[in-house]
Amino acid sequence: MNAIWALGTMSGTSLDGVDAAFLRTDGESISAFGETAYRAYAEPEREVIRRAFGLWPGDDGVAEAAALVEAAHVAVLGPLASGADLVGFHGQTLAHDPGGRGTHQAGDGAEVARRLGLPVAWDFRSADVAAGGQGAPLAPFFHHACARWARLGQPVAFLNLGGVGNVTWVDPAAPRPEDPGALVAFDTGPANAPLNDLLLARHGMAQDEGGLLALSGQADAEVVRAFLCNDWLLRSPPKSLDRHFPDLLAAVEGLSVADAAATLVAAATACVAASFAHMPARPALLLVCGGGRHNRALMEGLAAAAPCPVAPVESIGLNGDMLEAQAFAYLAVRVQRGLPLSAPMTTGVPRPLPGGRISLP
Ligand SMILES: Nc1ncnc2c1ncn2[C@@H]1O[C@H](COP(=O)(O)OP(=O)(O)OP(=O)(O)O)[C@@H](O)[C@H]1O
Ligand SMILES: CC(=O)N[C@H]1[C@@H]2OC[C@@H](O2)[C@@H](O)[C@@H]1O[C@H](C)C(=O)O
Repeated sequence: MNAIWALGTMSGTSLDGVDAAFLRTDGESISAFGETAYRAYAEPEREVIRRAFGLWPGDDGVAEAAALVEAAHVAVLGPLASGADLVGFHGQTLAHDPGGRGTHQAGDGAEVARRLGLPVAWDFRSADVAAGGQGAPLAPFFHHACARWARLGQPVAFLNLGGVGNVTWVDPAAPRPEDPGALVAFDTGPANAPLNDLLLARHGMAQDEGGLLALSGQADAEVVRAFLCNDWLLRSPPKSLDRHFPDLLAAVEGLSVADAAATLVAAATACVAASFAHMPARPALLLVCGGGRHNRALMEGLAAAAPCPVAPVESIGLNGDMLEAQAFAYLAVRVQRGLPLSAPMTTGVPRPLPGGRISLP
């Protein structure tokens, strides 16, 4: 198949807004990166979505959140639509319980297709969960394509620091992402989400800008040690996380806000440090994407804790704010071609598995 221009989107767990990015691809290799766009959620919109966290289709409040997610996507994608052959619409994860009720991304791809007048690939995670996988992380197949696009000569790891963290060890020598030995990927644990929640609860602010507050505080080593004994963190991959990590905010309740922020940063970096034990070999480089790379406290913590050099993905020519949106452009083309989106070493699914569905306008 010839490469097409796919327009991918991500409305992530940290609830900052909708990212959109063009990618030219045949679903295997990257031909070109294109224009990007972003639309922040307004605080009242965030509140509607926040109230729907943990809810499932049909629950009160979900339809309102889904309509808002669809409208925000149509608003950011509308002006770009004429340049796109296909849209990858991830939607907004509201709940994720792969071993139980499944996974829930709000937003109807058929409605987005109708309003944009474009074919839309969506519902990326449910086939994987139905087949016994975690349904997440799904960006790893794209990380593999990125490593090959950058012509990296050695295995590296990609780390996404969003609301939740996820890491992908990738061997760029493997021709296909589903090849055994190509990838090992899993969620590392909470990243920015508890920090954002802390800042909102104590200062009415959306985030610790630049990580300055955390840099001014002192991490409580005892809280971090206790946190690392959590069952989920001790579990081996495959594993994926819901946004809400129990008890983490409660554990820092008695600390000053600066010490609490420093403690949450130390917890997030300790989760990443622990993830290296599950990689087949030490990566040559830890390449960081996602909003957390703008947090100096997180980046300094990682540099101290990782057993390899740490650098933002910009160091190999990628855009760390748009990598997930690009990933869902890449995966959209794979949905269209019926190619696998996941594999045993990414989500724990028993075999490489295609997924997603396409809605035509
Ligand atoms: N300048 C900054 N200073 C500090 N933190 C920042 C900055 N910019 C972004 N962040 C953090 O990164 C978050 C956004 O990251 P990102 O967009 O990668 O997450 P997401 O896509 O919503 O989450 P996920 O990847 O878990 O789905 C913000 O909510 C904030 O916590
Ligand atoms: C269920 C869900 O939406 N998970 C997200 C979340 O945010 C980061 C991490 O947890 C990752 O597993 C996933 O998103 C990315 C895009 C992924 O699937 O690779």
